[in-house]
Amino acid sequence: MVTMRRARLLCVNVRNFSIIAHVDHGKSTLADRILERLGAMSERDKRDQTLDTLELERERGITIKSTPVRLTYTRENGEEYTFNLIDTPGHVDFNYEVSRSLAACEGVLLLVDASQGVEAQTIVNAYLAIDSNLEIVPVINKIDLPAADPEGAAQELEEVIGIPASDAVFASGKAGIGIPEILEAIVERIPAPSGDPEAPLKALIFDSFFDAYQGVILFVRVLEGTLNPKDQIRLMNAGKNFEVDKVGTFSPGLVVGQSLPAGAVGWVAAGIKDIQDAQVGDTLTGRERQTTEPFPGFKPAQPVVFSGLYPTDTEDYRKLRDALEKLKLNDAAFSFEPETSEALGFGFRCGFLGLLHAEIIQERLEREYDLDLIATAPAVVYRVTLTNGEVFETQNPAEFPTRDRITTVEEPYIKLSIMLPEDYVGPVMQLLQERRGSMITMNYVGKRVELLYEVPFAEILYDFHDRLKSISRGYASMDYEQLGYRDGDLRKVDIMVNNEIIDALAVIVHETKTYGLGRKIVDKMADVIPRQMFPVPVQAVIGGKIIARATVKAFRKDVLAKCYGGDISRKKKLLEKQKKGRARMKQFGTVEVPQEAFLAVLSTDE
Ligand SMILES: Nc1nc2c(ncn2[C@@H]2O[C@H](COP(=O)(O)OP(=O)(O)OP(=O)(O)O)[C@@H](O)[C@H]2O)c(=O)[nH]1
Repeated sequence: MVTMRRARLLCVNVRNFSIIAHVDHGKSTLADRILERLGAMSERDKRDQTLDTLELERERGITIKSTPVRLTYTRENGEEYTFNLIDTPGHVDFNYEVSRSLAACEGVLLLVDASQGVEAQTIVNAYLAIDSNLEIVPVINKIDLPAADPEGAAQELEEVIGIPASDAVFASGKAGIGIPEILEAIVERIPAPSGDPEAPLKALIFDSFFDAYQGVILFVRVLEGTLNPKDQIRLMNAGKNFEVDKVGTFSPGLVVGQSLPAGAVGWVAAGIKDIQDAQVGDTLTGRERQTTEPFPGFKPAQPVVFSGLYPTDTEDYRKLRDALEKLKLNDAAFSFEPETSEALGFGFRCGFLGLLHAEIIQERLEREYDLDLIATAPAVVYRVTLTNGEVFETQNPAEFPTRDRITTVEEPYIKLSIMLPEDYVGPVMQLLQERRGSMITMNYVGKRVELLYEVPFAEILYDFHDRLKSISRGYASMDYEQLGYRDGDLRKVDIMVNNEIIDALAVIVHETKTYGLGRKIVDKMADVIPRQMFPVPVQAVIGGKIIARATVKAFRKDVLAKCYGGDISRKKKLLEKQKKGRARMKQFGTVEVPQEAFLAVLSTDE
């Protein structure tokens, strides 16, 4: 009883929170400022954006993995508080992870850039927080900017999301304004965690990573009960049992501790070898004393975008497989299986949460594992009902059945939310129409507009974001969520190079777009395939019928022609450049097809 009261008392002085914001609204800068204020970082250790750990994150300026940090805040009256700041990923590909990280908190700081106002991701993130019943502390950030309109931004928050403008804290992460007010708001407004430390264990996994020595390290929020070393635990959705080896907290590194009582945020090592067994969103409970209900809303990691990855050098197949296995150790959302292509040989069909996730994995394979890859155009998962009644899902256009075998095809749809100045509504609506979107609603927020659309996922996969940005001069922002499947009149377009079908170049398109896309692909390919001693035809074909054709003209381009004799070092450079350009090619008979050609379908010039 005494220990229980002590644990409860400890909880009273705990605040678990997260910072959410639209991309670039200053989340990392503010988090750094808070860390610095609470002494979590010495000046010497200080680096920009401390919470972003992966090298790639730093380079791309985005947050992929959530890294929590435990801080101590002492109020002016001497009262001490433990803050657990849980970072969330900043991209729609990882929205499920965001929602799990939020479920580990009691409140959030919702940042809004005072010069930009509410953006699409502000809204989506705010709703994720509302769905998790979190207390929202609105922070109007970057008030140091000359173009800042803090009152206007606060007003927008009230209008769009219903958060009272008077609740807003005005701040600047960069100039260090408003930090004491934010720290006080965290104590005053965000509730302390509740939960009985004596109840059967119930903890939520909100992230995990693989450690070569300790196995999978789970990041958990204990909701009920207490987690101790040597406890026998059970992962409820995975249905597997383990024994706890160590528990601890974050500082920001892993610090070993005694136990994690209800309300705590920390990590657990339990000799788990496979990250598939320890998925984000699963509930951890006692093996003997089980909680009656797992944490709701568990979703196993589900790839939605697929692409074939092939080594340019067939000798590298094993190396690629080993690298994929290593990456998978740390990423339950990533999947791969062997695949063969007539054109590309042996490779792997890989599944990702979205295009950014795909790019990250590909970049890591090339950079960390020194592999040269050919990637086929990303595709979504289609659901096909065959004339014999059989239903199957395919994410590989090369496998798509011929029309005479198909009764219906369904494709995934998303709910797309776009925030933009009213001046650009016309052109953006036109873009959405080109992408087969249908409007759900349109709301005016002052001089800006929120558009909600239903759009086939495949239509926004490639270049939609770039187009949206260029049409709106950078002012429009977007976010989306998966909606489910809808019927679609879809066709497979094959591409032939030098009269041979290259299976890995096949794409699935809507019936109304076959000709346009076919044209675009063959033109682009004719552009990027190096000239040969003979003309090479490139054709787009549907079920044997040619719908577009282009020709790669004869004669190899002589890169030295420009160097009127003379400068030998310049000659060398050019030859070197040509060699590099060639590295990522695949030989088809006598024709070499470069990586660019495989992504011709993605090219943005419409
Ligand atoms: N003037 C001004 N600039 C700021 C402030 N806070 C951040 N910035 C700048 O805004 C840009 C984005 O800041 P970040 O902290 O990286 O933004 P973020 O929201 O973490 O970005 P993601 O991790 O990509 O979501 C950087 O160039 C910062 O220097 C601020 O208070 N005032």
